[in-house]
Amino acid sequence: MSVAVLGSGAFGTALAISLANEGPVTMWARDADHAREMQNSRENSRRLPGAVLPDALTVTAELDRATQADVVLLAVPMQKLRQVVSENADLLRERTIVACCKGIELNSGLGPIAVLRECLPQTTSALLTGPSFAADIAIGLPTALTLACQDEAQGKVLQQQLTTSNLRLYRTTDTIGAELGGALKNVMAIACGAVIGAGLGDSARAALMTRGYAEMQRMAIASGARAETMAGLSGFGDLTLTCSSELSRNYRLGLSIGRAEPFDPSVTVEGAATARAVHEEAQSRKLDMPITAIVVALLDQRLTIADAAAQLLSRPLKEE
Ligand SMILES: NC(=O)C1=CN([C@@H]2O[C@H](COP(=O)(O)OP(=O)(O)OC[C@H]3O[C@@H](n4cnc5c(N)ncnc54)[C@H](OP(=O)(O)O)[C@@H]3O)[C@@H](O)[C@H]2O)C=CC1
Ligand SMILES: O=C(CO)COP(=O)(O)O
Repeated sequence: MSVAVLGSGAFGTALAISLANEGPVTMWARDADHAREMQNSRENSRRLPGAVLPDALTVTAELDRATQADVVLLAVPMQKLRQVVSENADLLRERTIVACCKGIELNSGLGPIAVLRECLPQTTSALLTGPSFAADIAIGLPTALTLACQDEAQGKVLQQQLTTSNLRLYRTTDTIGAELGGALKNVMAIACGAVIGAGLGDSARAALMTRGYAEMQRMAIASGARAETMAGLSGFGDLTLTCSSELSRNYRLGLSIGRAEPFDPSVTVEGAATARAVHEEAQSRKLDMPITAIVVALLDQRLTIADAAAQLLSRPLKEE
């Protein structure tokens, strides 16, 4: 079995490093100079500095070479997934595709697997998601992830193929739940970062995480996902990690909002677009998602943190 990773960002590089400890891996970068530099220096100094690329990992800018692999991991941001897949559909059609992104597409309201299904209807598609920082994976720290694939038999094969000495994969056929867990936890991480950044305290963060989880469950159940999936690695697990660590870019965006500090717009922060997509979806489906609505208002600078807190605290009292 051969593996390729398309996208040489932090996550793609970390996965490629871990997988290359088990066998040959090809990683594709869209920028030829960047690919050459990584191949020669054995480091991705732009996206994951300090991690050594093993000898079994080849970096290339030639997509047709990378897509010779049996299994192709797509580690590009959610809002770029459709473009990358549809532009290269001929090369990807015969492969098994594993999306590694977390988010909901603006305009369509679809998650990664649903986008793959639209672009490559005949192709087996799966999702790799769950609590994992690229920096941890790259240095061999232990990590547990969810491999979601609607086809149970294919999911079992992928679980075996993509498990490594430091990546332990659990599998599920609930692709909707896995998509929503990974997408929605980023929105909650922005909210939690804002609370901590504004000095509102750990108790307020715990309240937001818990009520954020209730919001995630509400959307998931209404979308046909299983509650157990939300309670697993892709939901609760990733919510816990992302809402409590400054390694998270979503959390750091929230911190900057809470501190009224600028944030580098070139950093990949999936939760920002996802919050807008989910808010729209929630409104049209009449789902109560107040934290998501507040995150959108904060991103649009329509609300101060003080007003946001006041709004949440003054909602009608109800049963938990
Ligand atoms: N970083 C992490 O710890 C984790 C990330 N993820 C998820 O992985 C996904 C990717 O994140 P991450 O790797 O961190 O992001 P990065 O910002 O580090 O990298 C994004 C990568 O996507 C490439 N890219 C962007 N747009 C395009 C395009 N149009 N065509 C081809 N390639 C493109 C970039 O290329 P270039 O370098 O040329 O700009 C870059 O290699 C996200 O959905 C994230 O949520 C999941 C778990 C952990
Ligand atoms: O998804 C992640 C951890 O599981 C990475 O989080 P950020 O994208 O917020 O950095």
